[in-house]
Amino acid sequence: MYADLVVLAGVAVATVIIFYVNGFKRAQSRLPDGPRGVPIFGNLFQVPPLRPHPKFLEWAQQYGPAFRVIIGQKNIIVLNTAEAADELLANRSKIYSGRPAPHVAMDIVSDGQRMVFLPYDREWKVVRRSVQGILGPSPSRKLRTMQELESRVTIYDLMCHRDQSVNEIHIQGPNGEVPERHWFALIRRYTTSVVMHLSYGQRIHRLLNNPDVHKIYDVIGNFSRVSQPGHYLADIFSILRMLPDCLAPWRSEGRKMHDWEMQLWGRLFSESRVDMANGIARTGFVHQYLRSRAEAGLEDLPGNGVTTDSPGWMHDKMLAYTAASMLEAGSDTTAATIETFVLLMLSNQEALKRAREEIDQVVGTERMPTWEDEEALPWMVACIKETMRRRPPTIMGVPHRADEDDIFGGYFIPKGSAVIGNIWAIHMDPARYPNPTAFLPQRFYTKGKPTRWGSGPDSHDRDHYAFGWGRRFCQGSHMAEASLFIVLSRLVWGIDFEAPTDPVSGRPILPDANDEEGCWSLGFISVPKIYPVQFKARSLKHEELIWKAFLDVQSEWQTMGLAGDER
Ligand code: HEM
Repeated sequence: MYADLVVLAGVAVATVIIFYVNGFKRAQSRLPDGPRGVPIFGNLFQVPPLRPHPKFLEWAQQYGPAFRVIIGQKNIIVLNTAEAADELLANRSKIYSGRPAPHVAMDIVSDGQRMVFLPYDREWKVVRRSVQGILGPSPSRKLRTMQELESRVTIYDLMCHRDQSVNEIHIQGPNGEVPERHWFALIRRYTTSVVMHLSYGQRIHRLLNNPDVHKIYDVIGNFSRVSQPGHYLADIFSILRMLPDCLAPWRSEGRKMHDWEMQLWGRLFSESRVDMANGIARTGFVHQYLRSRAEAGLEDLPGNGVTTDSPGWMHDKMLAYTAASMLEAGSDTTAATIETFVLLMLSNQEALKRAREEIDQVVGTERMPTWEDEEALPWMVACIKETMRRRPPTIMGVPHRADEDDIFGGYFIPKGSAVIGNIWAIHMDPARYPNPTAFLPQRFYTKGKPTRWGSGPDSHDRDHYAFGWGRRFCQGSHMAEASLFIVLSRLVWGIDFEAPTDPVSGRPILPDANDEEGCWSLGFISVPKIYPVQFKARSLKHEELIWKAFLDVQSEWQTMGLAGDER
């Protein structure tokens, strides 16, 4: 009894001390400095919502490792060095793994089901665990069969495309829409087909008149617009959410967008359910999940969220949105990286020449590169890494959220703040990457040694930050790296790609990667604007091999019960 009292008193004293010490520290600390804003709206009007990174880089250079901006009532802490971002988002990931979800985009447009904006809670853990079962380091190797076959189709498509993108006039849509006959569309077909097969066991087999591909990119474009901070005042001022429908136009607009999205995500999901009911076996995440769920006695599970039992199962809408999240997260990001690689290699002919020489020496002309060649192609891998460092597709990452009050470097970070790992500022930091605007694959290259990807969430083993941090680290990184390697090594191996030449100056016509507005589209994902390139097989031998690989793949599709390519 006496001993219990002593322990209790000890705990009480310790609690009081911790309370006072923390309170004292908090009182000593202040929020990070940042640009002065205006009353009520804070810094809202100083940040272009669809191209925030140049302004954030400027502020990073002015304020150092961390600065604060305020949008309405919301605190945003921006971390600008690898050390600051690693410390908070990776080492303290227990606190920093939530998301500051935009109200309209998440609660209304996504009906609270989009994985990328789920808070750090049990629901997210159930979803993340299920996805890990197909995208984790070991299960993602099974996806390589499809990546290998689809990459043969893409190389064939590029070879046949020749100078179509140079000779025809192509106009990009106002929201980054890509014309179907432009070479960007061939890359989009590849990345979308691979994630469509992953989610629903189907391919994108047509190049032209392909409504699903258009709709997926329209949904991605729309979502990235409506989720930008400040897009809706109701995101910034929560009090507005109490207004009745007649005074809250964003609500009906958001509901309409939800219905419009569900015409795609709901239809794909229903088709899977119908096939299952008819006993048609399909591969793909959704079908496999529905089968396992039925075996657990939960065949019908309409509605949102996850079940409360252990281990927890996704209801139908959460499942449809999880499949959608993979389609969204995996299509444009990977396509943008491929398109950026071509641009940067054409702008750095020395790097391209060296990649070709390496591939010719290791692979020769009797076969295409495979993943077994990866270790022997360190320059090629370094070029891919440097592409992601020089122009990371999700250029400002996805914001995390501080789920508790915290102190960092003498600064107070209040609970509820959005915390952004400023990937762009980190990649442009000359202390970490000397001469940061130059394309220098040698940063990642050691002669005679394989270049490891080494881009996992471990903060001690990072090459670049394009895949984010900590517990929210991109789940598709293994799949993305495998796609990038197989498509790009085959492209360099088999195809001569060149920019057209200006008849007057004789110089190649290529956008300048340093010209922010001239070269890059607006939006959450940084994609080059369309630019013309001509493609042709490097030799007759390469051409024959590419043709044969394409023809062989058609019989593979038949054996697998998948649609053949329509050209
Ligand atoms: C080059 C390609 C890609 C890039 C640059 C990329 C980048 C990112 C980034 C920056 C995040 C947020 C990380 C954070 O919060 O710190 C993310 C999240 C995510 N990515 Fe990727 N990604 C790529 C490809 C893919 C692919 C192919 C898939 C799957 C098919 C995928 C699935 C996901 C998922 C599911 C999340 C959400 C994780 C969560 O919120 O818990 N990504 N990605």
